[in-house]
Order: sequence, then structure tokens, then C-alpha cells
Amino acid sequence: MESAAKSGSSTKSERGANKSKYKRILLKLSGEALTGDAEFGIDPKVLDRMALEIGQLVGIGVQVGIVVGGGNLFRGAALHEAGMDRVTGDHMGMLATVMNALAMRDALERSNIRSRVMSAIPMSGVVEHYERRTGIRYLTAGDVVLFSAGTGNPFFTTDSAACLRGIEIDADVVLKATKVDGVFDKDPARHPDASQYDHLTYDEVLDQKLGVMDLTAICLVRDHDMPVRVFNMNKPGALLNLVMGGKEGTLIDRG
Ligand SMILES: Nc1ncnc2c1ncn2[C@@H]1O[C@H](COP(=O)(O)OP(=O)(O)OP(=O)(O)O)[C@@H](O)[C@H]1O
Ligand SMILES: O=c1ccn([C@@H]2O[C@H](COP(=O)(O)O)[C@@H](O)[C@H]2O)c(=O)[nH]1
Repeated sequence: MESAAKSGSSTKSERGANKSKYKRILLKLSGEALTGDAEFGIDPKVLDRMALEIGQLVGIGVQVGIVVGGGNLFRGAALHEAGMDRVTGDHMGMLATVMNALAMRDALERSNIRSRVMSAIPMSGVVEHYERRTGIRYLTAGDVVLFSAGTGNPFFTTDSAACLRGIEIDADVVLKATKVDGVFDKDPARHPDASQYDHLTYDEVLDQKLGVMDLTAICLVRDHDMPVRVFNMNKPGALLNLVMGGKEGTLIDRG
């Protein structure tokens, strides 16, 4: 079940004033969605729009941790299919997430939203190395924290990284921002007749092998009772709406 807001720097009465449902969130941004109208890579318009929406959350006192995917640049599995060593491909994929995080930080800072990039792979002189307690301190101080380089290990995805970081930072919820409206009974990109779920349990997602999130990530959130909400980032206002308790996308929890 989605929990009420957890303890942190702002008081209950402050949260009451802004009426946000969550105190601290982990937002997973799809790398692929960053391409927007561009042919490849990153569309600055998408970054600016996301920065605006994230800024609205910061403005009402919500602590925002972010994991960005890398699918717009490199995916290890795809590179491996093309003949590359899998681990090398995964390293390239993780480095792609650092590039996306740097671009997102740039957009946030241009919108005067204080933000930090931490990397699971040490990259001295470019970004800070991930350290949980430091990350939590930044969040508590109101900075947006971008957790990059996934888990730092090959054979994982940024969905797993998002769930892992969400659990580590004691987020109230993992919000998976994607290109579709939520979780469907089949891939809506390939099946126009797919129907959307409002709610699913972890076990239903696992049993039905619903492909919106990898199964390792679902096992992790199930084991730690971390609710996940999948929603459409291309729908203006959806992020703020769901943080305020509105109905958006699909909720996955223990039921
Ligand atoms: N049952 C399903 N319900 C919803 N979406 C599904 C389902 N099965 C497959 N998908 C596909 O999963 C995609 C969501 O993955 P998305 O690209 O947002 O995440 P990702 O692959 O983790 O991101 P990245 O681009 O960072 O690698 C949707 O675009 C959708 O087409
Ligand atoms: O913990 C991780 C996270 C990611 N990778 C590699 O990066 C790419 C991009 O991430 P997406 O989740 O697909 O957006 C991924 O395909 C992996 O190759 C990783 O190795 N470990």
C-alpha cells in the first residue's frame, strides 16, 4: 500500500499546506523519452519541459531523486546483439545515463533548480561518486539528486537502479515516467486494443510478465514493499497531479 509522507526536513503542517501526497519521491525518467522530436540523443525541449514539471514539485517541498535511463543513446543488450561484448555494452549504457543526467542537471540549473549528479561509477572531476547518506542529505536540503550510472553493475537496467535507489533513500514511491499511460495487458505500442490497469499487485505483474518494467526491479520493490506508479510523462501536469494524490497511470503495490 502507498505510504503517507515520511519524515524529513519539512514539517507535517508544511506538507498539509501544499497537500502533496509524498514527501520524497524517486522519479525514473525514460532515456528514450528524452529523444522527443530529435532523430537521436536528447531534445532540449523535452529536458526543459521536464525541468519545469520537476520544479513544480520542488516548489511545493517535495524531495526529488531521479534516475535517468540511457535507452536514447545505448543499451547493452542491443550492442551485444550487434556483436559487442555484453559487459562492455552495459558499461556504455551506464555511461549514457551519466550523459543524460548531466543534460538534465543543466536544464534544471537553467531553471534555477538546485541539483546534483551522483554516479555509481566513480568519475572524479565530472560528477560525485554515489554515497547514500550524502545523497539523502542533499535531498533533505531540497536539492534534486540525479542518481546516474545505474547500479554500477552490468546485466541490470535503470528500472532496477530506480527501485534500488528508491528503497535506499527511503522514498515514499517510485514514479516511473514513460511514453505510455500506464501498465497495459499487452504492449500498447504494438497492440492498439491493449487495455490499461489502474492497479496491479507485484505478483500480478510477475505472473503475467507485463513488460513495462523488468522483472528484477519488480522483485526488488515487492521484497521491500515499495509502491511504484507508472505514468505518462508526455501528459502535461500528470506528475504534479499524481504527487497531489490525483489518479494517473497504474499503481503497483502489494494490494
Ligand atoms: N504491458 C505493458 N504495459 C505498458 N507498456 C509496455 C508493456 N509491455 C511493453 N511496454 C513498453 O514498455 C515501454 C516502457 O518502457 P520505457 O521505454 O519507458 O522504459 P525503459 O525501457 O526502462 O526506458 P529507457 O528508454 O530509459 O531504457 C513502453 O513504451 C511500452 O511500449
Ligand atoms: O544498473 C545498470 C543500469 C543500466 N545498465 C546499462 O545501461 C543501459 C541503459 O539503461 P536502460 O535501463 O536500458 O535505459 C542498459 O540497457 C544497460 O546496458 C547496466 O548495465 N546496469
